[in-house]
Amino acid sequence: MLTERAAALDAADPLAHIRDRFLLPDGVVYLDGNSLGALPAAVPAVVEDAVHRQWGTDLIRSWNGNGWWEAPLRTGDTLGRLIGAAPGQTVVGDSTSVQLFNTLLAAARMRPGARLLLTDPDHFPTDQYIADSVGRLLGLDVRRVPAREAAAVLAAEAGNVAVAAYAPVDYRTGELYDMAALTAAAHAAGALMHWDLCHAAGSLPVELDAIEADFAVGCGYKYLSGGPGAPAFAYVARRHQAGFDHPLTGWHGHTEPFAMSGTYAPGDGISRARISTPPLLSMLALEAALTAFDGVEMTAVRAKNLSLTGFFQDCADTLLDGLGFTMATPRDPERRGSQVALRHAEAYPLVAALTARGVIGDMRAPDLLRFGFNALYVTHADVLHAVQELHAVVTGGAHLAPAFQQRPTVT
Ligand SMILES: Cc1ncc(COP(=O)(O)O)c(C=O)c1O
Ligand SMILES: Nc1c(O)cccc1C(=O)C[C@H](N)C(=O)O
Repeated sequence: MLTERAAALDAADPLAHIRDRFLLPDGVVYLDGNSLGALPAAVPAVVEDAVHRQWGTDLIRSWNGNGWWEAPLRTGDTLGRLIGAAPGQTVVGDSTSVQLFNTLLAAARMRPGARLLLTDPDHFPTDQYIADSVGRLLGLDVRRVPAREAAAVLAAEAGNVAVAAYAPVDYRTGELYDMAALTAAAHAAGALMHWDLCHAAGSLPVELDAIEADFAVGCGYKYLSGGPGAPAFAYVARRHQAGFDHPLTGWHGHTEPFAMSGTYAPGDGISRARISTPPLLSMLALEAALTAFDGVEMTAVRAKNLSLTGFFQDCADTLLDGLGFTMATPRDPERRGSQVALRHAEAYPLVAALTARGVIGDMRAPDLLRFGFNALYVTHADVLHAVQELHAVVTGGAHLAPAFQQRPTVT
């Protein structure tokens, strides 16, 4: 029954052919693309060319001749299509944490009278640490308010909040929040809205311009599949660019970098959000990775992700019932991102045993098994196989083996 359903869903999948744009290892079901995306087939040749021809042969001439100088803004514009950003508002480079620090600090400085910075107690740790650091630097109180309560607190504190810094998708449970509603609530309270799109970019039709978001950041290595350590991105809405006072005034953001002036003068538009020499090999790998989205509409990605996550939940209901699991991810499609998390007391050994059987997910302490679904390369057959394997592990006790009991550094 589930087998037939998986086959029918895969047969009707309009994105099925996109899987060929990825190089996936045989015998592996990869459900951790919400942490490190799979390798797009276009990447190796581009990296090879970047190393041997552009670096090895063309050397310094590549800055002009191979478009290295423009890469952060060129790739930013390509990526912008996936997050609803018109060209000229997205820059690629550095890490998410660096981009977060810059944009959050710059945003907070745009509301000098306000005393509060709101963020989520369930936000990814780096976001909370950086919010605290920005709070210390600017003398703001950082208040942790869950996403679902943020609109009410914004209304109560109208005029007092500088920035609300949230993520549309909870990285642990995959719960999805209403970006448009929270952005509107922030604006109604006179605050700026800052989004971390790490778990949304490439998995959801984010509409930054349409919802009038102010600032956003996100990483290049999850659903965008830019590779380990891929550069991150920052979005600065056009209306804020002239007032964007970049805290990291690196020379690439200067209006005339090669004038070699001793005084900083910010460039025009999004170019002032550049920092300094980008990691070109990773940047070009990300640019190549984004070609996997060519001709793909984010609405189709969303529809397939909902189908995959919904099917996973159905499979779990049928095959894992009574085996100690509870569903941590909302069943309402409107409240679900592109991952499903299950709670189980033995989350780590279960994930380790599953990985040993070729089904790769991850866990988040203390008790969450996390499975991420990238519509570009995951099938419904993969989903069913993963849940069947989990059933086999938990009923057969494979996870009780000593090898699966000790957590490694990275889980
Ligand atoms: C929401 C969120 N923000 C930030 C990060 C990571 O930031 P960085 O790429 O700087 O390590 C992650 C994942 O690692 C994340 O899930
Ligand atoms: N960024 C990561 C890293 O440097 C090491 C290991 C995992 C990651 C991740 O991306 C984790 C991921 N952001 C999460 O949602 O937990």
